[in-house]
Parts: sequence; structure tokens; C-alpha cells
Amino acid sequence: MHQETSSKYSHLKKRAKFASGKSDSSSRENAKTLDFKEKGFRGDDRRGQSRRVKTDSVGSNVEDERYKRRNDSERNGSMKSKNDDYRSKRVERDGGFSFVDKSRNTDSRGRGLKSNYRGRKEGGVQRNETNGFSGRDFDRKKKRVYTNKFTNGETKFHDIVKAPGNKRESQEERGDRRNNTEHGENKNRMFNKRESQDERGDRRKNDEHGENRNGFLRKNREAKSETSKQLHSKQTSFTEDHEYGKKKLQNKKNMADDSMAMFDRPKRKMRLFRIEYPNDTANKRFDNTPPTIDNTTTEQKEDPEDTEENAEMSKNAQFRAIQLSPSIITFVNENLLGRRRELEFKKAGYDIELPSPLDNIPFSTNTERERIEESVFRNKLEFFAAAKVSSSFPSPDLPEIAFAGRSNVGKSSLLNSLTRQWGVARTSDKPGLTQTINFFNLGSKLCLVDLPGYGFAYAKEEVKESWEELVKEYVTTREGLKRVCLLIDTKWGMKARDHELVELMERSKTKYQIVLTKTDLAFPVDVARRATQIEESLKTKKSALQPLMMVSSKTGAGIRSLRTVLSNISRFARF
Ligand SMILES: Nc1nc2c(ncn2[C@@H]2O[C@H](COP(=O)(O)OP(=O)(O)OP(=O)(O)O)[C@@H](O)[C@H]2O)c(=O)[nH]1
Ligand SMILES: [Mg+2]
Repeated sequence: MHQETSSKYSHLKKRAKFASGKSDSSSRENAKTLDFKEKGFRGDDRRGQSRRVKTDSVGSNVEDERYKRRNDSERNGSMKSKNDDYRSKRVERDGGFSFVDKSRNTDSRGRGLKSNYRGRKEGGVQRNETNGFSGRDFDRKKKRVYTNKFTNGETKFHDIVKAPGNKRESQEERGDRRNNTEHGENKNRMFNKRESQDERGDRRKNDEHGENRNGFLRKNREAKSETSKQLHSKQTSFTEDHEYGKKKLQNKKNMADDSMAMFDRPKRKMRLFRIEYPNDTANKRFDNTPPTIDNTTTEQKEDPEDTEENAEMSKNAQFRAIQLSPSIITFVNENLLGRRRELEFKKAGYDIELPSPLDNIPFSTNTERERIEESVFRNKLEFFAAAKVSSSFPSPDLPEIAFAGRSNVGKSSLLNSLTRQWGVARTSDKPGLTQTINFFNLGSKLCLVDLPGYGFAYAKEEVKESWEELVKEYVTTREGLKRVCLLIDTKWGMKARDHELVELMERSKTKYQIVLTKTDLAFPVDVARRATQIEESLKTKKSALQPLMMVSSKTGAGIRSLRTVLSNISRFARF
């Protein structure tokens, strides 16, 4: 119990002792400080960081002569001595090795060593905390470690004994090893002694191919040295007996020659490589034959790209120059065709929350809309057949309306939009999704046919050709085909393939109607221009039915009009 309480309050006791100056450690500290002061030093000297100052008889601080140099170097910031580059040393101490970390400036026991090296230089005496002088010091040349040094000159030391496994080589040994490699000559010039000038010259001259790699430099240097030799021979007559002066002069001359060679060095020539392959066109650049400049031919010659661009530009200019009739402008504006803001739809009374809002009647309720809509297109759209070849076409029981056009023009989207049954015909923004002729029943009155697109598509050329052939066969031979809706992208207009199909339908007397799609992506004025342009181009075509339709599956613009036109087919269709 008593022990417990004593241990409990031991720290308090210690604190009291410390305060009264009786504690063991503090008394030890005091003793050290006293010892210091006796020897005339002051301040903390750990790691040799502080300045060594002692008080003179008058009491003022005087720098100790022994530390004056060190203090100066500390002030100048050049504390590092040459020996400090050695990161560590192994020294024998009391029969064993103690690791000395030079980077930390202390050994494993925390004793200062940096100061020891310095101390040896300055007379081998260094202060230590117990006796005022270094307890450890070693002399590398003598290979000896001083364990104690005293002011009276007495020293105790051990000779350094090399550890058998981990010995550090002496400088001479190291040098020998580096000079004498297994092949009898130096491998790594970096570590070798500096070669003499003659040796260096020989090595450079006698390269592996018997000559210098840098032939030019060598030649230049040789030429220069020739002149320098002549000069030298004149000058050496005065200094023949003086070997030292001769060498010095030669060195100077060589240095001057080298620097002259640097300045005189002509610019490097570009090496041209010419690969002699008969079909190699990449050599054009290195063709030495001078170019023949023929002004007449160059003026007459026209860059094909340039002409195409010009033609394209003129096409655009032509497109912009199309004169629009007032009727078409009012039609486009009344039906809100072309690129419009939602605000315009709202102002016109359309519910923009609905899909394809312009497919509704302004300010109408659902029931009203259903009542007015064409009854045919209220029927369910059902896919019933797909054909890759003409032999697999279904029997023509119902009047058929086919949707033809280039890939990605919006054929399948229009089918969905007309019937308001989104997703029945599959659509994609990647051209070439529809690859077969797909037959859809719209109730029992009409059959809608989704044709594969032609032109650009992500498919093999042969496959695309087969689609085209199938489409051509279908539009020319199909019984019951009442109308082909030829879909044209408003942005691009009619292309060659479209014209080709038109010609084909003209020959087969298949009725077709042009439907401009994606009108919401073009400006209203451009929609009107495109419609006028196409109408003009098909004026003479007998099978082309009027009017030209303009739709947008996205906004629903023109869809109702198209529905009305197409529903008439079922009404008047005769079998
Ligand atoms: N903005 C806008 N995009 C449309 C319109 N019609 C179709 N698209 C888009 O155009 C892309 C192609 O539509 P599809 O209906 O798959 O075209 P397609 O002619 O059937 O294409 P293929 O089956 O590959 O021949 C889709 O990403 C549609 O969303 C439209 O009126 N306006
Ligand atoms: Mg499609």
C-alpha cells in the first residue's frame, strides 16, 4: 500500500527535487555546466552548432583561437568540410564496430564527429562534455582511432582493423583495380585517371575502323595542329630546355586550335536519302530535276477539288437565289415548318408537352383531336412480314404505301409518326438499320411498307447493292403498290440515287410523291426553297404526284396533311 502511494506520488517528488536543484539528472547537468565554465566555455555545444566563446579575465566574450576558423566558416555558410562527403565510416571501437553516420554529424551514440575531423586538423584536440576534449578521433592516414586525447598531449588510440567481409579499399588499391581491368586496359574511362594527351590522340585516331568517327573534326584539328606545330617550332627555339614551359605552351596551342576548329566548322549538310523503288512516289521531294514552269498549262489546269468546291458553292448560290412564291412562304409559316422556337408553338396554341405537338389541333382536347383525325391512321400498326428477296414478298391483299429514300432519311420514323405508334418500326441514328422490306398492316384497310435505304449505310457494298436491287424490283413490279413516298432530307435535297429511282418509277409508271423530311432542322426559308427546287426539277415527271409534302416527325409539322393525303388512297383504292 505504501509502495503504491509512493509510486503514485513519485513524479510529484521528482518535480519537487528538480525545483530544489537536488534531482540526479539536474545535478549532473549542473556539474557539466560548472566543468564547462571552469574551462572558460559557455553555452550549449551539442553538435557543434553554437559558437565557441570564452570569457576573458575582464569578463567580455572572446572567440577562442581554436574555433575561430570554424566560427568564421559557419558565418559564411560553408560548414561542409571535404570529409563530409563521405556519408559513413566504419570504425573499430572497443573491439566491435560502431556505425558512424556522417550525414547526421554524430555516431550511433550521438557523439559529434564532424568536429573531430576538424579537431584533428587543428591539432587533434577537441572539446568533450566530460573533460573538455574529444573522446573520439581518428586519423585516416595513420589508420588509428583516438579514444581519448588530453590537453597534456596524452592520447589513447586503437589501430583500425579492416573488417574481413566489408572492408573498405584504400585509395591505392582502388586506383589499381580501376586501372587494371580483366582485358588489361581500362573499361570505364569515367573512373580512369585522366589520359595523357598522346594517349587520347592515339585513341581518337585509331578507331575501330582504323580512322576517326568524326572525320571532319579530326582533319580540321590535324590541319590546325600542323600550322600550330610550325608556329610552335619557331617558338620552341627559345624554350627548348624548359620542359615545363614547353608543355604549357603546347597545351595552350591545342586549346586555341580546338576553339578555332569550333568556329571554323562548316555547317552540316543535310543528307538526302533516296530510296530506289520503282513505284515509290515518296521520292518526289528529292527529285533533282528542275521543275518546268509552264504558265499556260498551270492556268488552264484546274484542281479537281477546287472545281468541285466551286460547283458546290455555285450550287449553294443557286439554292439561295431560288425565287419563292408568296403562297409557299405563307404555307410554310402557317404550318410552322422549319426550325422554330417552342415559344412560337405555345403562342400558336400547341401543347409542347405532347410528342410531335404540331400533329395536334391548336387548343384542342384529346377527344377533339381523335374525332378529327383520319380514322385509317387510328388503326393499330402491326408488322407482319419482312422480305430480303422478291420471292418472299407477301401476297398483295391490301393497298400498299411504301416509304423509300436514302438511308437515315427518316422512313421508319415517319411510319411511327403517322400512326402515332412510336417504336413499332425500329429507328436509329445510324444509317442502314432497316435492311429488309418490312410490311405493316394498318388495320384491315392499308398496308405500310418500310423499305431499306440506299446510299451511305454501315454495311458492305455487296449487301447495299442487293438492297437497292430489291427496292428497285419492289417499286417496279409490286402489284397493289398504290404510292411510293419518296423521302428527301430537306437539308441535302435530291441526290443522284434519288433521281435514279425517280427515273425507274417513271419508266414503270409507279406513282410517287415527294416528302421532305426533317424540316425542323432547316430554316423556314430553306424549307420553302427546297420545296420549290424539287417541284421545279420534277415538273416534267408524269408519275410524280402533287403536292410535295413537307413533314417533321419530331415536331409533327405537316404530318396531319400527309395523313389526309394518304388516307384518300384507301378510300379510293380499287383492286
Ligand atoms: N430532327 C429530326 N430527326 C428525325 C426526323 N425523322 C427522323 N429523324 C431521326 O433520323 C434518324 C434516322 O431515322 P430513321 O427513321 O431510322 O431513318 P431511316 O430512313 O429508317 O433509316 P434506315 O432504316 O437506316 O434506312 C433517327 O435518329 C431519327 O430520330 C425528323 O423529322 N426530325
Ligand atoms: Mg429505317
